[in-house]
Amino acid sequence: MNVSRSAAEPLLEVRALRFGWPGAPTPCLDIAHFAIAPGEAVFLHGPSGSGKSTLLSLLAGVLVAPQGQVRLRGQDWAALRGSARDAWRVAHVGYIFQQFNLLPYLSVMDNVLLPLRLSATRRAQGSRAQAEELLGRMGLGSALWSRPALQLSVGQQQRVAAARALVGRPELVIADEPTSALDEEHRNAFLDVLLQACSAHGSALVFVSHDRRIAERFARQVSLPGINAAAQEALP
Ligand SMILES: Nc1ncnc2c1ncn2[C@@H]1O[C@H](COP(=O)(O)OP(=O)(O)OP(=O)(O)O)[C@@H](O)[C@H]1O
Repeated sequence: MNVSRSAAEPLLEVRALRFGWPGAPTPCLDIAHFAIAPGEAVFLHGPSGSGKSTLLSLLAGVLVAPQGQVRLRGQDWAALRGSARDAWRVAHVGYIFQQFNLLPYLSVMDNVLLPLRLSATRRAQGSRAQAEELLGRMGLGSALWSRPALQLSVGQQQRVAAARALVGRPELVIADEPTSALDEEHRNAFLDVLLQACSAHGSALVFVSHDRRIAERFARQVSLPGINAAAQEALP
C-alpha cells in the first residue's frame, strides 16, 4: 500500500462512479468526476433519499462500486480487500456515522481511543491527552469518561463519535448528519470544535446535513443532485 503522492493531487477523487443498490431499477449515483483537496471543508446537501449516505459510504470504502473509481490518497478502494481496506480506512478516515456506531459497553474514553489502538498511523499522530482535550472541548467532562457509552444521552454520544473521528488526525473526516440530535447552542459549539480541529489537523471534512443554516460555515457547498447525473436523468 505504498502510494506515491504529489502535493497537487486531490486527497479524494471520484471518477466515472456508478452505483445502484441491488434490486433498484435505476442507479442511485452516477458521478463523472468529484474531487476534494487536502484540508478542504465541504458541505454536502440534497433531498432525503438522494444518496448522500450512500456516497459517504463509497468515499470511505465501506461500500465499493462495481463501476468507476474512488481513490483516497491515490489508493483505489476497489483494489483493497477485506482487512486491508479496513486498515486503510482506520488509518486515514474518521467517520461520524448517522447512528454513531459506538461500542455500547466500552467506556467513553475507550471508544475515543479505539482508532489509536487499531492503527499505528493514527497512534503516531494522537494520544490520550489529545482524546481528553477533544472530549473536553466537546463539553464532555472527565466525570463521563469512564461511563459506558450506552449510558450517555443521544447528543452526548454524537459528540463522543466526533471525538473518536478526530483523534489521531486522519486526513479525511466524514460526518453524516452529526448535529441532528443537538440543540442550537450545542450545535454551534460542536461545529466550532469540529471545524477548528479539522483546520488545525489539516483534515478535509465532508459534512452532510439538511440544515442549510450551517452551510455558510463551509468554504465549499456541493449539492448531490448537482454532481449526480443519475438524479438529473430522473428529473421530468
Ligand atoms: N442498504 C440499502 N439497501 C437498499 N437500498 C438502499 C440502502 N440504503 C439506501 N438505499 C436506497 O438508496 C437511496 C439513497 O439512500 P441514502 O440513504 O443514501 O440517501 P440520503 O440522501 O442519505 O437520505 P437521508 O437524507 O434521508 O438520510 C434511497 O432510495 C434508499 O432507499
